Amino acid sequence: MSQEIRSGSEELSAVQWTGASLALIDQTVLPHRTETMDVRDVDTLVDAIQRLVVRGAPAIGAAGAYGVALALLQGEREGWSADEIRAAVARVREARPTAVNLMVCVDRVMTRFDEGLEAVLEEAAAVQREDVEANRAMGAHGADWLLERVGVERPLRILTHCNTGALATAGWGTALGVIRELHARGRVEVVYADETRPLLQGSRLTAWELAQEGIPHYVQADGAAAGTILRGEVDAAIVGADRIAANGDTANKVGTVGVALACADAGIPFLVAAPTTTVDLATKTGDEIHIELRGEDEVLEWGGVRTAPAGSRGHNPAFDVTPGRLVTGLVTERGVLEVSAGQLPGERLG
Ligand SMILES: CSC[C@H]1O[C@H](OP(=O)(O)O)[C@H](O)[C@@H]1O
Repeated sequence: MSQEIRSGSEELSAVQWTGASLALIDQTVLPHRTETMDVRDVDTLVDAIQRLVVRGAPAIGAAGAYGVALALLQGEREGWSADEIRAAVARVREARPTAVNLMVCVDRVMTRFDEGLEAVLEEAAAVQREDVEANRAMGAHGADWLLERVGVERPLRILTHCNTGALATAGWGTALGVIRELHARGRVEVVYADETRPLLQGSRLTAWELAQEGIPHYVQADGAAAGTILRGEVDAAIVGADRIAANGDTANKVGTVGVALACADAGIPFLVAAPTTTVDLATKTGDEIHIELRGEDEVLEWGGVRTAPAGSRGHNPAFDVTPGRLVTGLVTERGVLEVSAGQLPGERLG
């Protein structure tokens, strides 16, 4: 099903309940095609999460939340027992291992499971609504912090990695939400968007969102990020997160830790923007975070064309872990924690 996708402001939402199905913006075909996928069963939803049709920690959390409703409706159609429905929900919950939002949001909606479909839908809608509210609050906190610390003389030059916009959330965005807030205040000179190999979330999705908003930007190779930072061309970097440990270690798209190391060496802020639903206090350090290893072909080919020699293997971790000591600030809807200065999530958000 293809429909006009509104973009800009928070109307854009990667995940939309239609009343009987889940409409997902198909992020695998952006920016060249804007299409939505109408999902009516659990296996299609699991596949959509695993192929990154829907992606981004809060967005897959919202999709997982509505996945409970899909399992109930499919169970009704196919005569499943309650245990069979619960097993289907578990498949959604386990569709990708790193972003804690998926587990947190499914578990939250499952607390209403015995009350039936309406209660499940009510809770899933609350998950989606609260994520947008959190993102807007995060945008303001992050913009305030950056303008107080960095942007007093002139608009800012910001670097970001992967996609953390409305496409990655229930609306508005996390790190890109901060950038949008800064832009709304007239305080963005330029954004450097890392292309984010191998799936190019930066060049395909972040650039699309920035263009829709009229925010000046460059797309750059991931390998350019450190040099851009060390040459003094960036005032701050801000990225998203998929899981934040109690000590502030943060799992995010592969390539993030290199950005953080360059920021530390250059002495500029490295910010992580994420809702508290991404903070996993049960995970004590980043060593405990399960990093998703994706298929070798994603790094060995592009657009179906093999780029590496026939005998080459592909090493494809989807995320890396940035130590909390490199995180200048963790921006959440509750404010900014200066992690590298000792303000740890486990102590401040517990
Ligand atoms: C707003 S969370 C976005 C977060 O999720 C992305 O991963 P993926 O595209 O594989 O879902 C990336 O780590 C982003 O920072």
